[in-house]
Amino acid sequence: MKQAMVGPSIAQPGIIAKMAYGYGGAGEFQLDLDLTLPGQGVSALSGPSGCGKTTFLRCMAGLLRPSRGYLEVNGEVWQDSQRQYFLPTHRRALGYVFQEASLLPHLSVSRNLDYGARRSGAVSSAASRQKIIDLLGIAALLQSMPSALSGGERQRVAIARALFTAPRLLLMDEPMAALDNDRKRDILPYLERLRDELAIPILYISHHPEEIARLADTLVLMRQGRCLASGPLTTLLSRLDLPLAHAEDAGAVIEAKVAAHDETYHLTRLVLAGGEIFVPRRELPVGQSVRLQIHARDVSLALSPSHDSSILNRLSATVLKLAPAQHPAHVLAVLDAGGEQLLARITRRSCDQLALVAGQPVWAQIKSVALL
Ligand SMILES: Nc1ncnc2c1ncn2[C@@H]1O[C@H](COP(=O)(O)OP(=O)(O)OP(=O)(O)O)[C@@H](O)[C@H]1O
Repeated sequence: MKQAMVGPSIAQPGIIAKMAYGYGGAGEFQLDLDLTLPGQGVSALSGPSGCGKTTFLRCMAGLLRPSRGYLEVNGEVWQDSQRQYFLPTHRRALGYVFQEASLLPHLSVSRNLDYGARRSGAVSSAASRQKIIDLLGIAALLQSMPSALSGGERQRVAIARALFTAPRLLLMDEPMAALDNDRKRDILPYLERLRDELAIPILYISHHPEEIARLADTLVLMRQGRCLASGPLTTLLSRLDLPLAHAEDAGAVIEAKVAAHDETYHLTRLVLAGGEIFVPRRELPVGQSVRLQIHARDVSLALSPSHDSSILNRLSATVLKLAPAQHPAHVLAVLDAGGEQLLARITRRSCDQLALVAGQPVWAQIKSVALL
């Protein structure tokens, strides 16, 4: 096949993926996506089983060849079907992490890492290899054989192996699916560090709201081969036209910073755009960024800042939107608190009694905050 000359693009950093792919046969599954994603941070792909998440990742990797496709990764074109250009998988600078780590059983961790890098022909510097080893906390495992590793350790090594190839894109297909809940909790901080320290985009398939709340900056919701919605996680969580806001555990995810620790009451004070929040004391350095999750069911609304309640956290906010919730007794309210969006689920009766309308100033009383 003739390979068209495709020079470096002057496009903005980011991923542009327009893809149509069918497995063939009438009535068979069809993927049809047109996405623009940030060139850094974690973009989580979520949606029901069979909606095409893995198919999309395989198209990105060049393992499947879309009939119509354009793919650009931070200014580099990997595919342009209009110009009959298709960069084969081995020439795409990407790392792919699967559900199960497939390490070579007869090689030590260290040799598994080198083998992966050598096969890809990538030249990552000794310094960047050391950084990857440190980020994933695998220095003590380098001489071990894969059979001596736990599931979580194996997966950390598999991620390191993918990063040793100096990828410009990291694809992760449910990398924690094979781990039990405790192992998942162990590995999440490493993934957060990768998100914060690596300057490459990570596409991450996950079914788990907690994982998505902790890791994702951007969310892509898929349905039947198409994109239902995509955008910043914080925005999509409070979109009343999407199923997320109507789930039992719906809520907002908010970025905050540790401001101080209160010795008397054993509290930690966090500052966010919309004010401050206290949580039971956590051993975190002042200045550290944290993510908070505030469930809609834990937010009640008041018209005045009542100080005669035991509720510790209240934020001044404005009602942006009101909509019926799934249960007819409830109403969902989207609130703006100093630029942060919160979600509140209150009874329709309370909504009527307070005569709430869009644009109205309120106090959001927050019963419980989870530090993610
Ligand atoms: N090799 C194949 N041949 C034919 N159909 C396929 C093939 N692989 C996947 N499919 C079908 O394509 C659709 C999308 O599959 P895909 O694995 O991409 O979904 P998914 O969203 O990743 O699902 P899950 O969350 O269960 O992993 C499904 O209906 C699946 O049955």
